[in-house]
Amino acid sequence: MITVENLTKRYGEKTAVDSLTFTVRPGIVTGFLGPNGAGKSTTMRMIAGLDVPTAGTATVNGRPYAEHAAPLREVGLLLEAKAIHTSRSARNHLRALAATHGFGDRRVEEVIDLTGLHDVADKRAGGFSLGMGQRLGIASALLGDPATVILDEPVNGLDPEGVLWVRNLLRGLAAEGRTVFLSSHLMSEMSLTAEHLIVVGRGRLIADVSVQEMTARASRDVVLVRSPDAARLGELVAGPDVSVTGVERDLLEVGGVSAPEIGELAARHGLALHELTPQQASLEEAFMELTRDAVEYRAGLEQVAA
Ligand SMILES: Nc1ncnc2c1ncn2[C@@H]1O[C@H](COP(=O)(O)OP(=O)(O)OP(=O)(O)O)[C@@H](O)[C@H]1O
Repeated sequence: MITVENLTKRYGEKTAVDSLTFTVRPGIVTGFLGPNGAGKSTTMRMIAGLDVPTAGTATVNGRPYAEHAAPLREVGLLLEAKAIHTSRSARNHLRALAATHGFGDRRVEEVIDLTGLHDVADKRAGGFSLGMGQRLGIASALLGDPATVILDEPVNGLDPEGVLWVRNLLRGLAAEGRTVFLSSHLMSEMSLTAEHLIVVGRGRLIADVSVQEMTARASRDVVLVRSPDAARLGELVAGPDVSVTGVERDLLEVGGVSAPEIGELAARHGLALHELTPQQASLEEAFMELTRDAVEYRAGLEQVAA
């Protein structure tokens, strides 16, 4: 469990993280979502004890990260994944890390298997592709078999197979009862990986919702109705809380009535229907709507006043 309370970080005039409060529960994947510059990395760095908060607290299983006796066993971190500049092989890199923290070589082999690195484990890690570098970063994070995993943009730069692999791995870790917290600026990716979302914009909490709720919010409750009797159907369906908009001569957009209700109404009056389609805004649209005022730079690089 990660608990963040009134967490704030200021860099001079700039408030990167603004009084954030949320919890990340074990057993599910929680996505940390926000546009570029929203404060995700800064928040994660404070949770991991790499940045000192200006105000507020961040704890992992009840304690600040740095106060855990064996932090690597408690929290696995992948922050700002970069290619590892090392002439060591992946295996030796992991062995060195393991030795520093008192983990055995057997665990090194386990994480190599878990992250699909066996074929390249003896190659120089400095020459790894971005995808292999990400796998090595994840392998390092999992070395201590931690109960909590925090990953900053783990799918950045991965090919579709790599994205799928990370998704399945993280879901598996959560299913084992671990706390899994990962950041992304891609709603579409998060909706497939996470069950719960913490959405931030300009350092502030915008939403703390399940993906399911987010999907429900995205639905616009509008039905497209195509009928040769569109005008008549429009009159029949009209009511105080119903909106009827003519899109084309035979096409209506109806709000406030469900598709089955419209279908049954048409059947009762013997009117033909050629199309009856409930419309849903995409999750990406819902996310953009939610964060519209929080995007730092709009197209054209015009900065929105703070
Ligand atoms: N060391 C620093 N000094 C000054 N400003 C900083 C520093 N680190 C971050 N910031 C600013 O704080 C804000 C939040 O940055 P942060 O990297 O946490 O956002 P993010 O949501 O992770 O964005 P991205 O998706 O682009 O990584 C940004 O405006 C950034 O420019």
